[in-house]
Amino acid sequence: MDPTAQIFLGDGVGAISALHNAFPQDVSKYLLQDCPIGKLDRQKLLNQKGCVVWITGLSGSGKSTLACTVGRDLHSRGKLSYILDGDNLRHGLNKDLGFKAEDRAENIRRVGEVAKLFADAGLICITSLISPYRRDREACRALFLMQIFMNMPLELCEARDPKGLYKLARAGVIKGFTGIDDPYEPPLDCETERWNLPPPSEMAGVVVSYLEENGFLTSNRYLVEPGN
Ligand SMILES: Nc1ncnc2c1ncn2[C@@H]1O[C@H](COP(=O)(O)OS(=O)(=O)O)[C@@H](OP(=O)(O)O)[C@H]1O
Ligand SMILES: Nc1ncnc2c1ncn2[C@@H]1O[C@H](COP(=O)(O)OP(=O)(O)O)[C@@H](O)[C@H]1O
Repeated sequence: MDPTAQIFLGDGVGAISALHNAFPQDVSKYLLQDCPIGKLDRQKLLNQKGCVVWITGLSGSGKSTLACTVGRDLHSRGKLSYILDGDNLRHGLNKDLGFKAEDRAENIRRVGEVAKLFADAGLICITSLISPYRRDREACRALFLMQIFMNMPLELCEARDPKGLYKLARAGVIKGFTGIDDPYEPPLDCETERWNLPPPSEMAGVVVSYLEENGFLTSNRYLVEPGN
């Protein structure tokens, strides 16, 4: 039996016991629990399509502001979204992670997995993480309906410095701060043009229009979705 095959529980006891005989230790890796209510049913209920909008950029570039503005616009149109914000997740799900390269990689991996679940639930999931390394973003790129790069110059982000972190990084109190002594690798393929500092409402308008034009604000149009 192909060890990479995924078997839906309920598909047949015979297949499962054959698999168990072949791979007694890790049989659970190949099993998926099936459920009669699926993504399409949930999307119909919500009259929208689940997807992931991934926002990346330096600290202070406006990721959270854009995520909240998009979330508010969608809410006012009766569409359900949820924001996964790096800062917030680091208080719970990711509180064991720091800012070393391997911790950032694990952060992006976990958030990618959670975003996938939210999209499967039928929600428009908006992530707001620095996600500075191309390799980590690429690992979950197939999931993203949109990748948005907050292409703001470091000088501007540093001048904003709403949390005083750049000042601490320049003083050497915080080590490995993105843009100062840790790299940010800009994405090469985004669904948005280079932003030239438009107000958040204008950027959010572009995002919501993209969702609308691609049929994600309704459930009743056939689409090939990312990740499927
Ligand atoms: N060393 C270092 N480098 C970058 N950022 C730092 C660092 N230390 C703390 N912070 C704060 O953590 C927020 C970024 O968390 P993320 O989970 O988005 O980072 S990452 O994607 O894993 O790189 C980031 O939030 P934002 O300013 O909203 O981007 C900072 O508040
Ligand atoms: N388009 C914008 N124009 C002007 N100021 C902005 C804009 N977007 C965000 N800001 C301001 O910049 C600061 C950083 O924004 P924030 O959304 O917290 O960035 P990030 O989440 O990338 O760290 C905040 O004080 C916010 O009010």
